[in-house]
Amino acid sequence: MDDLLSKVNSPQDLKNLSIESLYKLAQQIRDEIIINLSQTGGHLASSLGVVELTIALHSILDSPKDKIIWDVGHQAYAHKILTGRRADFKSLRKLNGISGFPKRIESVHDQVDVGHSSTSISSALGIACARDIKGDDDTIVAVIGDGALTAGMAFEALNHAGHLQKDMIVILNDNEMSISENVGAVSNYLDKLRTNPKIHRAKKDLGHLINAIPAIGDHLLKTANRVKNSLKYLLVSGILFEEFGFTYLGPIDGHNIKVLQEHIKDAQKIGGPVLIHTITTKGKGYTPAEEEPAKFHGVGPFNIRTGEGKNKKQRRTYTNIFSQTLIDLAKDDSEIVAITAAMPSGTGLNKFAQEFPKRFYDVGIAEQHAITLGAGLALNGVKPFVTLYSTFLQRGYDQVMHDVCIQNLPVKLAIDRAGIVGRDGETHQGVFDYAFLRHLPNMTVMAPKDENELKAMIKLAANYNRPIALRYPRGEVVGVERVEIDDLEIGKAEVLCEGKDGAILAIGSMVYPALEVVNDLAKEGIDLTVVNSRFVKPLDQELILGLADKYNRIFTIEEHVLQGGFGSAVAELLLDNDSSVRLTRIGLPDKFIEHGSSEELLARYGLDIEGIKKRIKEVMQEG
Ligand SMILES: Cc1ncc(C[n+]2csc(CCOP(=O)(O)OP(=O)(O)O)c2C)c(N)n1
Ligand SMILES: CC(=O)[C@@H](O)[C@H](O)COP(=O)(O)O
Ligand SMILES: [Mg+2]
Repeated sequence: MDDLLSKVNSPQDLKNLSIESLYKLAQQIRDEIIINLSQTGGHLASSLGVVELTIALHSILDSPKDKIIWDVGHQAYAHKILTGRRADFKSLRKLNGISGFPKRIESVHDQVDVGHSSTSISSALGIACARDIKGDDDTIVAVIGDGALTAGMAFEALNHAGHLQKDMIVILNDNEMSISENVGAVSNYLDKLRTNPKIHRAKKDLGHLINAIPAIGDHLLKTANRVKNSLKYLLVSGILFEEFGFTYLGPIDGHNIKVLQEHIKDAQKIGGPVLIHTITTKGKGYTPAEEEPAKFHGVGPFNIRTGEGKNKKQRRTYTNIFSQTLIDLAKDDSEIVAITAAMPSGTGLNKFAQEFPKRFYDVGIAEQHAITLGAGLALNGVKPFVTLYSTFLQRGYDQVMHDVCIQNLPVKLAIDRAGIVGRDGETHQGVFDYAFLRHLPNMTVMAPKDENELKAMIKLAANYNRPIALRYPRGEVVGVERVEIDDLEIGKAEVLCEGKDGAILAIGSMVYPALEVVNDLAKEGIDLTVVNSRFVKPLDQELILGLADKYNRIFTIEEHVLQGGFGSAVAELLLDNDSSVRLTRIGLPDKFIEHGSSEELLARYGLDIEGIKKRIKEVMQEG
């Protein structure tokens, strides 16, 4: 087959290709994505679903003058390939390689840095407003999925865009899937639009109408198109997007390049805010992904023929332990309920949902609502575990403060993917939660060192009558003998070993590395105490101040930014008590942490064994 892919190095190269060639190109892009991701892993199914849409957009628009804004950005692999990054694709999500998401520093064709969902319409509207202020004429397009459309933020933007009536295009990529099946009234509504026979009839009638209209001048065309579209929806009342002030076009086949091209051109002509509803298949063109789009949403390296992951080892993850422990507790406690915001499998709550369907809520991509829903449940006497990734909990800061903490409600925040998450990079590292939770009055914040402690903390949280948060990392638990912990007490730390030269206060994932470091340093004559701090708030003040009296050096270690984190909490305590102990805080610097494997990133930022050892030795040798 003609190797089109090597001839396409920028969107301009698409302009002269025939429709047949564009379809061939689509096939070659799919193969390229599948072959590469079978080695690197990444977001496969979403990217396969928008190959034709990406080609259609780049063949009609003039990027980067015209601007395409990808929501979440996990589906932008075809866009990356078409915008000159094919050669770099092998380095996808690797340390120093290209990002899995659009990044402005990577390409002039990446208009916005993304990773969190439902921001595209707001960004596009802002860019459109700026265009009008400057007197430019670029076409601005937001591409948003049906999952991303479940978030309040997307509706806030639709509301405003409909009001402002700026020229902009929203492409709704409807594949009936979020990561798992899409949920909620919006999803049901899209289902109705997809299947409404009246719309399909009206579209046909409109086709005849358009053809019957004689040729008219350009200045009249916009108005005529608007009138025609309004006419169409007189036949089908109550199209939500029309009520919001958008012209609604669709639903159309999102794998038909010609139809897509025509609709994009139509939307440009119509003017004002236009929403094109495209129907696509998540995982399109790769049977295993089409059959199991949730499994192929995000994958590690896999065997292309079978679709099986290459790493078949069953892992005991923090997520699995959390999920099983919550199920075990819920069997004996009918007041326990669980909430996820569109991440049932990522948080392990899919298993809870199977056991207790009536005590489980998937709210869609709606973290803010998830938290306040939890507050409502707590107000009426049940025990909600609001289970979110650390990075997505950031969305709900005010809800934690206003709806949970001020009212001192027993909402339990189960914070998964806390710390470095690895390949998703800057937007997804969960390294800010201690800082934005520990300053909230009434809040308790804890982090387990291993699976035994995780279980004990879940039990503690279930029975605690005030706001409480526990954060645990992505990935495998530390292999330990399984024992029941019965001495877990709010605000009490655990001394793991005692030395004479100083003390390390470690928290969560950094406790075992601290122990390993101390064992190594003992061989070099440095003898340190190790404390498993367990709580960031409240701190074990008595213990810490006692250590500060006893030693002249204290170290804190955390998988979190130093600014406002655990070490900062210890520093405040020492300062407030006029301590003269020398405190060294070890953690992540004041920067957004890039993508790479977790091990590589921990090493890069001095949080691996060697890095921690080096830092401690430097300080100890300073005398
Ligand atoms: C605020 C936020 N919450 C959760 C996620 C995790 N997440 C990434 S993609 C996705 C599903 C998006 O579904 P959709 O927009 O329909 O895109 P599709 O993958 O179906 O193409 C979710 C929940 C996120 N990126 N941002
Ligand atoms: C794009 C996105 O936000 C999710 O797909 C995320 O990448 C999932 O992360 P995990 O792989 O840690 O579940
Ligand atoms: Mg979707």
